[in-house]
Order: sequence, then C-alpha cells, then structure tokens
Amino acid sequence: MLNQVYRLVSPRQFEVETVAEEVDADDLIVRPKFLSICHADTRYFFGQRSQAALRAKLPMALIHEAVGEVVYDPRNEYKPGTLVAMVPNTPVKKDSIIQENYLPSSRFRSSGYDGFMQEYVCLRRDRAITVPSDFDPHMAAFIEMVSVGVQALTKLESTMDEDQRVIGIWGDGNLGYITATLVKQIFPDSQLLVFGRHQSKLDYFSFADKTYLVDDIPADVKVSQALECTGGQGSEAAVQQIIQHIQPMGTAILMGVSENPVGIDTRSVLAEGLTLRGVSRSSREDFKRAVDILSSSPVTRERLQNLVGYVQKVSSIQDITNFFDSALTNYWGKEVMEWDV
Ligand SMILES: NC(=O)C1=CN([C@@H]2O[C@H](COP(=O)(O)OP(=O)(O)OC[C@H]3O[C@@H](n4cnc5c(N)ncnc54)[C@H](OP(=O)(O)O)[C@@H]3O)[C@@H](O)[C@H]2O)C=CC1
Ligand SMILES: O=C(CO)[C@H](O)[C@H](O)COP(=O)(O)O
Ligand SMILES: [Zn+2]
Repeated sequence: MLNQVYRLVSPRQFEVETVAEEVDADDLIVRPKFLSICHADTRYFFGQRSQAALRAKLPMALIHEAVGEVVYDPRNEYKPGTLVAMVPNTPVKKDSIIQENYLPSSRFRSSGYDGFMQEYVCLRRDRAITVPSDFDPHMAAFIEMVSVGVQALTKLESTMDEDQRVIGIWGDGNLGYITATLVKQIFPDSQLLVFGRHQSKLDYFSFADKTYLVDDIPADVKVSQALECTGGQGSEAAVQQIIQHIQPMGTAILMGVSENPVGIDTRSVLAEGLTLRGVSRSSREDFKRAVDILSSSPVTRERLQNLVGYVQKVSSIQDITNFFDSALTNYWGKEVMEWDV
C-alpha cells in the first residue's frame, strides 16, 4: 500500500513522503480522524529539544494522541467506519518483568517512529481499542493522555503505603486535570488537593476538595501521596514542594518531562523515607482501563469535555503548521485537529 506520511523534517517544517507499507493479517488500516497535540509534539515542532535529539528523531510524523476509523480489516472483525483509539506504543518483545511502555525495544509513535499524521495508519490490531459510540470524538482524541493518567495511578496503587487520606496533584494543566478527574474515580474516598500557578486554571478543578496557588500554600498542608504533572522548569519547584508537604513514607509519582536535569533535595527524601516513581507513556491495558472508567462515569466524560480547548479542520500542510503555531498561545485545554489532509 502506498501511503502519504506528513513528517516534521526540521522545526516548523513539514513535508509529505510517500511510503510503501506492508499490510498483513495482523494489521488494520485506519484513517486518522481527530488528532490531539501533546507537549512532546510541540517540543519537536518548535525545536525545543537538543540538536542531538532533533537529529536523532527527525524526520518523523508527529502526534501520538488520536482516534481513527477502520477502513480495512483483513480478518473482517472490525466493521468499516468503527472508531478506534490508537495505542502509540508498539512492543516488539515480551518481558516478564518490564512493562511494554518501559521496554527500550518498544516502538513509540512520534518518538523515533512515525506518529499518526498520515493518510492511513497501518496499525497492529492489538493497538486498536474501540471507542464507545457515546464518547465525544473530540474528547476521545486524547484518550491516550487519559491512559497515561491511568498508568500513573495504577503505579501509585501498587507503590504507595496504606495512607489514602489525601492525594495531592501539582500541575493545573492538561495532565493535572486529567489525572485529577481519574483520582475521583480510583480514590473516591480520598481528599483531592490541586496545586497550580494560575487561579484561572485552578477554577476548572471544581471537583477538587481544595486548590492552592503554589506561592500561597499554608505550611501545615499535608498530602499522603502526590503526583507531579508540571514538566519543564516547573518540575524542580513542584518536586521540592511535594517533598515539603508529603507525609513521611509517602509516594510521589513523577510525570512531567524536563529537557534538563532537575535538582532534588535527597537529604529530605532519605529522612522521610519517600518513594519517587517515574511514569511515562502507557500500555494497551491502560487504554482499556481508561475506556472502562470513562464508560462507567458520564461525569468524568463531562469533566474531560472541559478540556476540549480548540478544534480545527486541517486540509493542508499550511493548515497543520498554523495549527501547531496556535498551540503556543492556547491557554487552556487540548488542541484537536480534525484530520482532512
Ligand atoms: N509522563 C508522560 O507519559 C507524559 C508526560 N507529559 C508531560 O507532562 C507535562 C505537563 O503536560 P501538560 O499538562 O500538557 O502541560 P500544561 O502546560 O498544560 O500544564 C502544566 C501546568 O503546570 C503549571 N506549573 C508549572 N510549574 C508548576 C509548579 N511548580 N507547581 C504547580 N504547577 C506548575 C504550568 O504553569 P506555567 O505554564 O505557568 O508554567 C501549567 O499551567 C509536560 O512536560 C508533558 O510533556 C504529558 C503527557 C504524558
Ligand atoms: O507525551 C508522552 C506520552 O504521552 C511522553 O512524554 C513522550 O512520549 C516522551 O517522548 P519524547 O522522549 O520523544 O519526548
Ligand atoms: Zn503525550
């Protein structure tokens, strides 16, 4: 099959390449429909990674948050037109200990492998998750980010001590908001505290028990467990505040991506017996749990609807470039492309 792949060849420069794809019985052919931008994509688009990283990764199709319609299934198990969420991580090896999203051999689309900005995606069939018909497709476009929140809270469940009284989230943006909605489902009896830098963003977290501006946290505020959802230069201050406000023997899940090393007050980590656990990407199981949680919780789907920030049809490379540029000034919510290229 000849396929048009829209690759970022250098910062802000997309080009279309014709690629010959081998399709076998284990694959599906999916037409991307709605694609959602992640900060990982904008770091490549704006050249906000080291020259070495850009040289290693580009050219590459961006986007790893997307839903699409099945157009061809060699096994006829999927009806044409079925909307599926596409799992960007493709494991090529199995490991009895290391999960698929941490296996170095796994292929993650839009990080060394072509992402979903393609005319058609040749998708291994175990990488497709059917989207229930009562899901809004614009919200469904970022199910991948919801699956990362599931991965984080699943790891918290398996790492934390018994203290479930107070869950703290640092980060008042997309990832913090998604993770906060999931905390209400996975830890329904816990108090949810959210710590952010913008009151106008914290106001969206109406379902949290309390929100705090990070420059105005009372010294006696304590959380049992914490999740860092900031990234960039904000991570260092967030981790430091988590260390200051977490109970001894608490667990902090680290999710924010920084291009530079982050300083950590290890003396306090030792003294308080803290656990820091890094979480990245997600697995098919996380996607399935994310869809199950959303299916059983209309209120969570409604909350996530608040994160659909900006939807725009794109029909040309210029439209795509303009869309990515607009992401720079988009203040709240996810940017979703209606893929018409
Ligand atoms: N681990 C994974 O697999 C994944 C990681 N990520 C990463 O997570 C990070 C967040 O992504 P996303 O939510 O989309 O980004 P957003 O920019 O939407 O949200 C981050 C928010 O955190 C705020 N912030 C910055 N510093 C602090 C602080 N010290 N305490 C509290 N809040 C702070 C930011 O404010 P301001 O803008 O003023 O700095 C911003 O409002 C990124 O690095 C992204 O790459 C995303 C998806 C998956
Ligand atoms: O956003 C993410 C997952 O949803 C990850 O942070 C992203 O995949 C990291 O990739 P890279 O190392 O290329 O920045
Ligand atoms: Zn991402």
